[in-house]
Amino acid sequence: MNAPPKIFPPIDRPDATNLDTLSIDPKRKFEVCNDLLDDHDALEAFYEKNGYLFFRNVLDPDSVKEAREAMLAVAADEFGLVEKGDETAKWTGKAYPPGSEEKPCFSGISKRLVSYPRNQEVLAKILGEEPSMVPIVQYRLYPPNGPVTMVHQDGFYSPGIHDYKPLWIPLTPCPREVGGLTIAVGQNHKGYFHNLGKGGNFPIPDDVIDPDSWATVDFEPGDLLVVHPYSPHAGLPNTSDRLRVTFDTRVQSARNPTTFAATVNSVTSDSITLTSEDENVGTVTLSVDPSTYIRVRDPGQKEKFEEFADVTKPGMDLCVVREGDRAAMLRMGSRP
Ligand SMILES: O=C(O)CCC(=O)C(=O)O
Ligand SMILES: [Fe+2]
Repeated sequence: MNAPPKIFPPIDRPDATNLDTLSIDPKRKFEVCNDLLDDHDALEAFYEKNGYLFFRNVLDPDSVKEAREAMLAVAADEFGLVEKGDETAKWTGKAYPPGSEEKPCFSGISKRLVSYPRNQEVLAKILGEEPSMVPIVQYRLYPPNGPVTMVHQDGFYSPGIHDYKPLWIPLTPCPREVGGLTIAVGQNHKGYFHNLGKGGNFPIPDDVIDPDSWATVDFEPGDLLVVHPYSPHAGLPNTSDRLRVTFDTRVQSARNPTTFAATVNSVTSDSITLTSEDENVGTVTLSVDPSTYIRVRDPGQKEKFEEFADVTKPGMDLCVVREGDRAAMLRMGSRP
């Protein structure tokens, strides 16, 4: 469903100039898709054509308030980014340490929001079946002057995850100057733009995405942006005096979750046995091979297949992506 219609040769240009998020000037606005919620075929058609869905004021207001208060409490208590109890999220001047997006202090915030019955209904309509969450969440408390998220396509970093929809959720007002999310509309039909000729995160070249395709909007709490796994997108710079308070996760089929949280029971050199609390998964043994994307100790560090059994320990909490009986990805657990 999310696969592109054609195979595109990968980009391999070691000499290309990288696309800089700060050079993006979104000229377009997202269309509001609320009236597509009751027509799933039309919703899918819009999503595949444009590479996004944008819903105004669809999330349960109580769930959004609860999540906002919880994230602002973390912002005050853990990071000193705002004064305790300041609903306006005015920035104190302290830094948000890089790599804080999955810290245990956020644990449970996204799960509670998603579990509200009204939100479950909305997600079921968006997915077209019973939803469950991919257990990977990034909590973002982004102060003025950085960081900004580089331009990327989510699917590129998630081999093996199929039929999921990435969700981006603002919890405080997020007009342009607070730096929301921008998506290159209709640029989800050309495969991956990531440049294999560069190391690191494989940054996208600066001449492959239509510069007039970028769109954003003034986001409000209660809004929901659904990104396409093939859509290039990036975080815009925050030039205000407030924090940008958002989180992002993914929704997938509850009946057949390809991505789940599980604890390692045992490993051999080419297999892993794990137990998940999700009863649709239970205890499973999956094969592990040289193309399994192994990043069990640090999500940013790919492990060698030969070292799999040494670095993967019983008791580790992992996020697993399965393709049939094979592990496509084994990632350090996140804190949904
Ligand atoms: O919030 C951001 O800056 C980036 C979010 C993102 O990449 C996503 O939702 O997939
Ligand atoms: Fe993303």
